[in-house]
Amino acid sequence: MSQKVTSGLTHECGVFGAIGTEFWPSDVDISQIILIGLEALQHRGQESSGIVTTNGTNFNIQKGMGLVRNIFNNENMKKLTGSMGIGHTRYSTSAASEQVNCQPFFVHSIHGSLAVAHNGELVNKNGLRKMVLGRGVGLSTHSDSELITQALCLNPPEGEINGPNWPARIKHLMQLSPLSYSLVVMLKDRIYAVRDPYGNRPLCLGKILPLDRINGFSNNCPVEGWAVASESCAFLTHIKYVREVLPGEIIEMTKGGIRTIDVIDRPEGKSPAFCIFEYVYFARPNSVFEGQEVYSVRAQCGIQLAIEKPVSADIVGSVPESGNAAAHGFAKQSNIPFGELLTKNTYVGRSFIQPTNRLRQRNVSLKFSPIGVNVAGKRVILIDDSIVRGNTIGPIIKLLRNAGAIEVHIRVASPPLQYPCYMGINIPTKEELIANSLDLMDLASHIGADSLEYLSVEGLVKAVQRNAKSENNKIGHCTACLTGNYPGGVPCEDEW
Ligand SMILES: O=P(O)(O)OC[C@H]1O[C@H](OP(=O)(O)OP(=O)(O)O)[C@H](O)[C@@H]1O
Ligand SMILES: NC(=O)CC[C@H](N)C(=O)O
Ligand code: SF4
Ligand SMILES: [Mg+2]
Repeated sequence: MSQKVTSGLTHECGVFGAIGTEFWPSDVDISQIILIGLEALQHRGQESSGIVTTNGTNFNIQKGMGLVRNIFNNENMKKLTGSMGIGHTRYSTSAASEQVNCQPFFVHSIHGSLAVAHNGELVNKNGLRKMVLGRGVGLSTHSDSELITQALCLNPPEGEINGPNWPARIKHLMQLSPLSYSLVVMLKDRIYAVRDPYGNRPLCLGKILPLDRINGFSNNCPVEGWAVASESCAFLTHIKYVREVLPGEIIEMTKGGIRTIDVIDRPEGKSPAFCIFEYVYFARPNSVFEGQEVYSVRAQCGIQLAIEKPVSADIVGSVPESGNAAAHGFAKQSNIPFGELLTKNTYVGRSFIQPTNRLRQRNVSLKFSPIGVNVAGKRVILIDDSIVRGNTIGPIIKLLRNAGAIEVHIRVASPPLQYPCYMGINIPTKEELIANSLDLMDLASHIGADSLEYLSVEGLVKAVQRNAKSENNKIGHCTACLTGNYPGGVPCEDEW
């Protein structure tokens, strides 16, 4: 066991849960639904993955290091039987990228077995760790997700008269630690879907429909089961998106259906704080948050960027993938044609979420090649969603110049990243963020750009909140890595 030593802006995890309703054993192929869901959430974590299923008595577990498709095969999938299950795809934040930290975590408690999958990071994990250890619990890793699992095994302060009170345990955890998590917690007969009171990490709910109803969905359509996922892009085949889990909401999913157990409040005066970087970079463009597709928000960021920081050129292109939508928006607003400037090797994964800088740099050089016909002799505007360490943009500018670009203007569809994230995205030190070591002019010349401009914080918030809706009309976003305003205050060194 070791603590995570590398740092840098990477990703988050993906969580998924599914349960068959009415009759158990369920006709729904639960483990396949989870597998497909995890593959669709692969962009949220590439390091390890796992599935736990149960038929109400035995729990079946399969976890491993690597991509989802490399861990699960026909053989081990056959063992993942059961009428419900949860899954996880991990990008490490709080403990090393090792087998021992793979999720879901699974433990036996006095009241039966418990499996937990977690996306996020507890801002007060050190304090909570001391508290849990102080209650006589042994922990086997540095993972804050194991800590959550063990904290759920503790009796709530009010005690339990008639057997375990899992909702009270979950509420107790939420009071002990308000940020940041989306959780799926599975017991032998139910799954709890839990989103932290700030709604910092995404989580949404879907209905599993009969296969013959895929095209003929109506609100009265019979339901074969329920699913929860970090992003709606994980609802493929016959799962219909229903809604987001509300900030602070605890949903209980059983074979009888679903019900909201409680919605836990934020501290007085605090607004919701959904991670704005989900829109900028993390999420798949077809996922829906707050009633809007991520793609449309990214395109709006590009429009806003063209309004704020116009420049004359012959062609607008993007750094694929997350920069694509903003580039289309920028091109449209500035009346300059969009063209592909780079082709991406699709066999190379996301660079930003690699666990070490060496891997991230290797990724970048393998990943992009210029498209000569769109670049040679042109003044190009290149749009990326973000600059973090600067690993990506500099080498790409060199590629474009070598391919004959006569001017390269960089426009970034988010503001400079200047502050660490303590909530599940690996932005740990100010020093690593290139916007903190070089000012705009110096950074432009460092990366070899003719000009470099960013979207403003106000412009980003405007693009995100323009069409955002929520069930309870409360909208609010975390912008801490851009502004230093942390939704739950700045955790002290000892706490984080
Ligand atoms: O400044 P840097 O430290 O290089 O990080 C920023 C880059 O990393 C991300 O891309 P990534 O390759 O992770 O994913 P993508 O293919 O979805 O854009 C992001 O979209 C930027 O391109
Ligand atoms: N990226 C995440 O959400 C990580 C979850 C958890 N903190 C871990 O490191 O496993
Ligand atoms: S600090 Fe940035 S990356 Fe972290 S939760 Fe807030 S907006 Fe997201
Ligand atoms: Mg990128």
